[in-house]
Amino acid sequence: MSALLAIEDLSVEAGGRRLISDLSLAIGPRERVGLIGESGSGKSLTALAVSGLLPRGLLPHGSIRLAGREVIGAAERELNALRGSAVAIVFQEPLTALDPLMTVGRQVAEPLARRAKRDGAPLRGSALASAVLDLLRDVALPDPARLAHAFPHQISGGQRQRVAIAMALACRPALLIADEPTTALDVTTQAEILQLLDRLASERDMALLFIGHDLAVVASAVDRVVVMRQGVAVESGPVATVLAAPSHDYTKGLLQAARHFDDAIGRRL
Ligand SMILES: Nc1ncnc2c1ncn2[C@@H]1O[C@H](COP(=O)(O)OP(=O)(O)OP(=O)(O)O)[C@@H](O)[C@H]1O
Repeated sequence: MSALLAIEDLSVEAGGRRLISDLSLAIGPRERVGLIGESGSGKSLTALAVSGLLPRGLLPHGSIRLAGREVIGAAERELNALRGSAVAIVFQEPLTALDPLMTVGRQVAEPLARRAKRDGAPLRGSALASAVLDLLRDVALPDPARLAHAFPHQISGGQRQRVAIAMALACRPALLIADEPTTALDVTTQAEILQLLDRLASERDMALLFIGHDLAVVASAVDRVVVMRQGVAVESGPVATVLAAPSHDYTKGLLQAARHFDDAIGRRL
């Protein structure tokens, strides 16, 4: 099976400081992989590097092949095409993705229309409006017709994250990167968003790179995990194996911390 995403010996440097070192990671079509680590371990930078969105001044080395195309060194035009079809990201804070001055419907319509145009079957007028409502329904938003006319500040945090997910899905990515998509939400809403991502990934044959620091949350969403510490992948393997028999002390520490937390709130890992 050829990889949808193949990261090989990725390093990211800023001013001579190495933020990611020699990271290799492959994701096949429809595969679900979790990237775990504490704050500052390099998870978000990995996601940004994969989508060609690293901030200015951060220099990537190595290779990132996405749907067979090299991302590192690619021209902006090529990256835009990849972001429109191969990969989309959902961020921790949905407001990052949403324009506060635009209705939910218009924001979802834009990527839908772009993707349709690229596919040679442009969507306009009532066909576009009905595609927007279908997508809002697909992410289980209540009363899509009313919600399409709302502005981001008029809906809840969980609903905003569903809208951000709808926007990401609008370009029908082969790989969805979810960068701590539930961290800013309450526990019940977290569980609902996880179930939603799980359903959408299955229904749409999408691969998932799920990023998080909470081992219990990540483990429930993926088949395989990669554990990162200070920019280095220290351990990787099937979820069950890593949870049952972590080989690295850092992973053992993460597991222990998660168990203490779960015991405190009555949840079991
Ligand atoms: N624009 C930047 N310039 C310089 N250093 C940066 C920049 N962005 C991130 N870093 C550094 O890179 C390292 C990795 O950051 P990254 O955001 O990938 O961590 P993370 O694991 O996603 O953390 P969190 O869980 O808090 O989001 C950190 O040490 C961070 O300070």
